[in-house]
Amino acid sequence: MRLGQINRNVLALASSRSCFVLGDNLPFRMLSLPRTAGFHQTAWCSSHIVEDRGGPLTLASLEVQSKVEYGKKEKISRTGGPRSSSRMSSINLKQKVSSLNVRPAKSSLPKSTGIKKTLKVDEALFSAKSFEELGLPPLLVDRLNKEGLTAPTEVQSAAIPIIAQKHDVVIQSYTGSGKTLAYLLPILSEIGPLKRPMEQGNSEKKSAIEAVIVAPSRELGMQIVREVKKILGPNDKRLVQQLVGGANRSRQEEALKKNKPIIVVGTPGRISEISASGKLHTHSCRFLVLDEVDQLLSFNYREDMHRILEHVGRKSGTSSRDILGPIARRSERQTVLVSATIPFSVIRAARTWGHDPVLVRAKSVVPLESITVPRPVLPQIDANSSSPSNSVNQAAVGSLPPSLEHYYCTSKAQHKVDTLRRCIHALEAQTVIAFMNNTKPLKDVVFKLEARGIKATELHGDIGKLARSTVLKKFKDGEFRVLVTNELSARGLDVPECDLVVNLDLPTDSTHYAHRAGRTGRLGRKGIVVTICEETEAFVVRKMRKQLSVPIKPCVFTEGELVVHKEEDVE
Ligand SMILES: Nc1ncnc2c1ncn2[C@@H]1O[C@H](COP(=O)(O)OP(=O)(O)OP(=O)(O)O)[C@@H](O)[C@H]1O
Repeated sequence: MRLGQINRNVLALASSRSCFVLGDNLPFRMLSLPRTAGFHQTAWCSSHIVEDRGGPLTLASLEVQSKVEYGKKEKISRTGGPRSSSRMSSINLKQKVSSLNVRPAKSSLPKSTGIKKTLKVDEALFSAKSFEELGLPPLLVDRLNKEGLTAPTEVQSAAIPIIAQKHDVVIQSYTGSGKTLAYLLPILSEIGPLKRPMEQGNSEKKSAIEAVIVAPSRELGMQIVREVKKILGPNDKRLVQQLVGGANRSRQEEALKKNKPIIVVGTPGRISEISASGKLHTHSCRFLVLDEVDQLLSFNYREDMHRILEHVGRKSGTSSRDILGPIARRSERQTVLVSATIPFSVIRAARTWGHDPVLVRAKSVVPLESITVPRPVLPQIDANSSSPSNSVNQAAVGSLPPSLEHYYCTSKAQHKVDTLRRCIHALEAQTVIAFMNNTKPLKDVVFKLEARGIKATELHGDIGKLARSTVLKKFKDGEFRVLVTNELSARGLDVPECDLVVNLDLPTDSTHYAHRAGRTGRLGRKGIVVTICEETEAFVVRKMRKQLSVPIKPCVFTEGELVVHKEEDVE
């Protein structure tokens, strides 16, 4: 199916699995609640299907065998077969998860283990469409095919035609669902060597920066650069330039001059710094993308973002006091805001633009005008509250892949590393990201894990940019089994083989939980999230569970097995 022009009165977007018909007159809450319910139904449904069919608790679904005990009665043996329950059948689970035409990700197994591990991708994440059907130019489709990318994900199917229709968009879809290509592909259809042939009468513009992509961290910025280079191919990779902080600024300025890139990707500070020095000309820029927009519009980045919004794609300055007020409203630049978690404040800000801004989710497209302050999705959230925490909590709903399984267990602070070790062994996880809140204790955890024979390394902002890149590469290559890190790695980091995320410290709120958890279960793969907290903190996890509307089950790791408690045992 190809999307037609948006009809403001009635907007229908059908996919193979659902159809939403949205009207202008309907308040968003009427639209969003069924949508939310729908999502969670899907999430729960999928979780139940898995439970019914194939033993959701083991990493056997990741083709890594593990021992799991359910409610102290149901066990899965190392061979993956159920001992006593029809709820667990690895055969059925394998039927559900099938492999796709996706470029195989590099193995990230610890070299020493020698176990072959493949995380399979859930076919249901993809709709039936091909990239051709979405109207992408043939050269671009060829390049995608060469990279092994043959079918768009749902959010790509939804976003590509909408961006091609020149709407400003807010893209919200859960972690690991392919949001990066959802905005990159329509941009590369319009600019650069793979773009669609020019219509008659349209003359070629002289080379200039045509797209600016902003990301909150150096790591995420570099990841986006790699994605653009991959699509452009080796001959044209100079057409994208990174402008991330921590890298040599004069080299970046020289590269801008010499290579004449058409796309720049960077962090707010560095982009605004080079722009202020007069060495980055973005006035005729056609696209501005803010990836992880909710973070970029936080107070920390306010001044840099103000400059970027004021200058990118603006031929003349307009004074304004508001960061996303009239300065962001302009006639030519198309603005794309992206995150798994979109608080209402972003929607409100984005509404001030022109170009009929719309909210794009995997299965729905909603004009921003029709969105009203959300009513509480959950009973404990105050409907009338416009407090940031309310907005933040609302934002996290629907941000998690349905394929994730969530558990929590309690442990004394001094025994957390031991619990982590038991957790890794019980689940036989091979590629683990463990989150903490502070930088200092990371080294200690690495030391303790290594002492227990688990190869681990630390990643945080204080280790220098080169070391950060090296650590990340080694972790992706499987040289380390556990990456112990802080919030730096919570957003955007794409390690497809990550099969387990562990919270050694509680995340600040449900939005932070969602981004951390989203480092596993990428692109429909199976993934497990375990929060190890102290007894007195367990109520916080239960609160987040309600806010996120996902089952986070209490468990213990004992005798090499994951034992899931029934809720009444702990409450
Ligand atoms: N159509 C596709 N076919 C196969 N792989 C894809 C496709 N689209 C994206 N991917 C891969 O899926 C992974 C996740 O994509 P991406 O990082 O864009 O997710 P995301 O939604 O931005 O996640 P997050 O919210 O965590 O940043 C990446 O490895 C990407 O290369």
